[in-house]
Parts: sequence; C-alpha cells; structure tokens
Amino acid sequence: MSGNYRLLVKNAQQVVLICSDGEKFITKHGMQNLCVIENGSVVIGRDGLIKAVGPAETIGAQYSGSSFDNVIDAAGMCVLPGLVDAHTHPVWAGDRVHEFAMKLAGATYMDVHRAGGGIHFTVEHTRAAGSSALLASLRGRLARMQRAGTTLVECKSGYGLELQTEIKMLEVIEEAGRALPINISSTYCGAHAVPKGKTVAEATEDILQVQLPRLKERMSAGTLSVDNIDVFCEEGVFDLRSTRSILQAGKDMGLNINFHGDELHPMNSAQLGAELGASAISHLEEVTDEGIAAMATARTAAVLLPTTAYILRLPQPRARDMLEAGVIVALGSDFNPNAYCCSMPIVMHLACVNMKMSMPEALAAATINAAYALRRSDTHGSLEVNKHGDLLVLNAARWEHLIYQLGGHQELIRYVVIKGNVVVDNDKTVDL
Ligand SMILES: N=CN[C@@H](CCC(=O)O)C(=O)O
Ligand SMILES: [Zn+2]
Repeated sequence: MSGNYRLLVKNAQQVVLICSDGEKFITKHGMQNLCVIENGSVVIGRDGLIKAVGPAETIGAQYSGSSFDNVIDAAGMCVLPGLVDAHTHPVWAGDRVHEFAMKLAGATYMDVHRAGGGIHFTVEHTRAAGSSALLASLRGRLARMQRAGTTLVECKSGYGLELQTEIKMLEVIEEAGRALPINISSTYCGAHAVPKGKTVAEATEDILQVQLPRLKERMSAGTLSVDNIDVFCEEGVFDLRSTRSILQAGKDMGLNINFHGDELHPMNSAQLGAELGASAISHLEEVTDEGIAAMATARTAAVLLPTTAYILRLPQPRARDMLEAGVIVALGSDFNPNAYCCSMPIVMHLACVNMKMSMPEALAAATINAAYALRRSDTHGSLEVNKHGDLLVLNAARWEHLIYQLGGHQELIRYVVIKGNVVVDNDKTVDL
C-alpha cells in the first residue's frame, strides 16, 4: 500500500487492542480475555484515525511503499489504548489540604460537608475565581492526567450551584477542550450540593426553572456544548425524587444521564438510573443486590472510584459482585479537592488490590468500558481500525507493568499519542 500517514508504531512486543470486533463494552469473559497481539504494529492516518493494527510482519509488508510523518520503533515496548477517565471534578479554586488532615484525624466526609466545608468551601472559592485562573489550573491538571496516560476525560461543573458559576465552569471546560489535544466529555453538575441558604426543593426549582433552561438556550444556539447531566443523589444532598426530576429534565434536553449514586447510603439510585436509561452511575459503595441486577439489565455502566473509598475509608464498592452479575464496570479517578489523584494507573492498581479486580478487568474498565460510560466507545477505548489513534507506548515488555508499578509514570510511559500526534515524550529508559 502506498500513501502518506501520520504515524507508524512498529514492532511492539505487545499491542493491547482490548477488543477487536467493534464491541461497545465488554463484560465477564471479555474483560478477562483481552485481545493482545504479540509483536505488532499500528498505523495512524493524517486524519488521526487508526488505519491498521496487526502483526508487525503483515503491516510491514502492506505499508512498505508508504511514507510516515513519524515512526516509533517500539521494539521491546508495549502499546495500549489511551486511558479513559470516566469521572473527574477538575475545575475549581482553593485546595482542601487542611480537610485532609481533619479526615485523617477521624472526621467523615459528611461531618466536614455539614460544617460548611467540603464542596461548600470549594464553591465559595470557585465562585470568586475568574475564568482565566480556572482555565490555567484546569490546563495544568489535564496535562498531568495526560502525562499519566489519560487521553479522554470526563469533566464536571458543580462548584457553582448557581447559573453564573455553573456556566463559567462549563465554558472553561469547553475552552480547554478547544485548546488542548486531550478529549473531553463535559458534564453539567449543578446539583452537586444544596447551596447554603436553600432547601432541596428550592435548589431543585432553581435548576429546573433557571439553570437548565439557560443551558438549553446556549446549547441550541451552539454557544455551549455539554454532554452529560449529573446529580449527587445522597442523604442530606439530593433525594431520589429531586434527583429523578433533574435527570429527566436533562435527558429531555438530550443530555446523557451520568450521576453520583449509592455512595454513602443505599438510596436506590442504581434502580432509578436503570429506569431512566442512565449511561452511567458513579460510586455505588452502598448499592443493593436489586440495584446491581437493574444496572446489568439496563446496561448502565458502574463507574467505580477506588480513590474515594480509599481516602474516605469507605467500604469498597462490590466490584466482584457487579462483574459476576454482568454489569459494565468502568473506572474513574474522581479527581477533586477531596481526592487529589490525576493518575488512572494508580486507580487501576487500587481497583486490583482493594476491589479485587484482575489486571485485565481493570484495564478494560479504564478503556472501552469507561468510553462506553461516556457514550464514546464507537470512537475511543480500543485500538481498532477507524477509531481515534490515541495510544500509550510503555517502556516495558508486558503491559501489566502499567498497573503493577505504583507511581513513576514518567519512567514507565514513554509516549502518549492523541490522534497520531505525540503529546508526551518522556525521553528516558529504565531497566525492568
Ligand atoms: N460525592 C460527591 N462528589 C465528589 C466529591 C466532591 C468534593 O468533595 O468536592 C465525589 O465524587 O467524590
Ligand atoms: Zn464525583
């Protein structure tokens, strides 16, 4: 074959495709048996899409007459799809390092929240911050995620809790998406907490009558693009009734339902999400058996967040029960001022050690299934022809090093590639 292509990654010891048959998600057996090619190559075209992936010898012969803008010789290295982070809160001002000390001393998440800290602390600082400061810190956080291998990330608003700041946050997310190579799925999370001085009913009314209608106008006018709607469905935050009305209103506007549920108390959020056709529900530390069954049937993804359970010393989500029931399990970093983690490799490591997932299950959860949770698995989450050429090249002969090695991404991840462009090049080699 002749022609000009953007990138050839050749002779990799392993190329982890994840799946190879156009699957939108994988469960059970599929998660345990990832599709891996030994000694493989990948070709990415000038449009940033994968043109070929297969045995190095076959690709070498097929593309012998072609030219490439860039060639990576990946001999002795591994190639994997870019990681997908299905849950983050990356736009905020004012860190909460002081609260970490309180929590280490025994305060619970809700103790801090009820005392006016937690989300309320961040809301105060984020309302006061200008867009350019928020954008600058967001860019730094996204760059850090990218260096740790994330190429598609969900980003929530939710530290405004009123129209003006929620819109400001969504605009900042959109601007970052325009300016940076990393792919973003944007989520309106105006129901992240009940603002100080308001009741749940008043907050719900404001979202339904003020915030969502304005969002709809902006989306219809093409001046703001948002993908998902989120609510923190929790005792002392938004109850099931208000959650239902907000999610339904978002769905009616064309947003994908992707919300926080069953985290600290069993709320029957999983059943509600299944009934409403939610794309995903996050947390689920307190999900019931009925909730698990409902999610499996509705094909609603469970986005598990190992950093949160770890930092807050919560019971671990029942990953094994969900996996065995056939739920589509995905992972997210939950990056936020409570859980300051930008690294999906660390998230996968915690998922394996604390939630008893296997390494193939964790990688599937951080790629194809996380892409499914964001309704992007037709374009992301696996190395298949016509998907985006987003991949990692590891300084290791086996892909499992990405999960086995705790921290130290700069040494392990040699390249991060988005749409065939090298966006991270850690010019280092290490002895393994
Ligand atoms: N649980 C609700 N929201 C976040 C925490 C946000 C915060 O504490 O600022 C979460 O997913 O963990
Ligand atoms: Zn969250």
